[in-house]
Amino acid sequence: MNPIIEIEKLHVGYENKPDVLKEVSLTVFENDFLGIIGPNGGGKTTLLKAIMGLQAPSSGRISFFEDGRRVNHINIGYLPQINQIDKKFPISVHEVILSGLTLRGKFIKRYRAEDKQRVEPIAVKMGVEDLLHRAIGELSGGQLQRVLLGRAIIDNPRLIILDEPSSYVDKRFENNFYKLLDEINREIAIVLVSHDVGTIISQVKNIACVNQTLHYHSGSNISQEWLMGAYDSCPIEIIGHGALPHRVLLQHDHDH
Ligand SMILES: Nc1ncnc2c1ncn2[C@@H]1O[C@H](COP(=O)(O)OP(=O)(O)OP(=O)(O)O)[C@@H](O)[C@H]1O
Repeated sequence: MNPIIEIEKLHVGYENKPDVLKEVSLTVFENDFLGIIGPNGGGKTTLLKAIMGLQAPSSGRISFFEDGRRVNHINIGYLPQINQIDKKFPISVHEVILSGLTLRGKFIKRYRAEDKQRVEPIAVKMGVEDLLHRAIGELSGGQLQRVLLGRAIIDNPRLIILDEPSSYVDKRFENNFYKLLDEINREIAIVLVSHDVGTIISQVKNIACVNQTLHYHSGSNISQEWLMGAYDSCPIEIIGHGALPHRVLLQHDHDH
């Protein structure tokens, strides 16, 4: 399994909060499906920002690889939290998907006809081809999520990062959405950040828990010991989930 990202002893912080992440090491593999859990303010978004080059680390190293060779940069698609989207913004589904294309090295920063032609097949893949000319404000949460997923994959990224997707998924669409993610995952590595441990455990290949430091679990066959250990160093919100660790284990007993 080739790595695509290797993070070594990363420290990241802000001027007034220098130690948000300490000694964080992590490898993301080709075709990985890595779930990231952790408490509010634990540093998940900060880790994503560091990976995307939006927040410079104070020390440590992030390396990128393509086909086993070290490269300076890999193409990463990002699916933002829906509450960061202004649904009143007058923009169509077509424009949102198109905006995922980077205008790299183009002298005139405008999309060309061949760029626009890439939108329709993506819309078909996401099942939103009938909505292309709708304004995003007219979409349901599930539809908007598919549109944003289309935007994240249109530029053929090696990796897509999804920040809290289930926080805005209409539960009826959730299964379909995860089926879609599984299909995408055959070609593209996925990093999925969620508060919902249940979702994470049933979907991912590997798990990391971020709470200033990072606790990694290879494989999704999580033991109760790991979960409890992770909860100690990485308390996550389980309100409303009852005795989730037990349910998770039961589910796994049936599955394996
Ligand atoms: N731009 C910033 N400037 C200063 N402090 C920040 C900044 N962004 C985040 N922080 C602080 O860094 C810490 C980690 O925040 P971060 O958003 O990475 O956590 P998170 O795990 O993604 O949280 P949540 O689950 O609530 O989204 C928090 O204490 C937060 O207040």
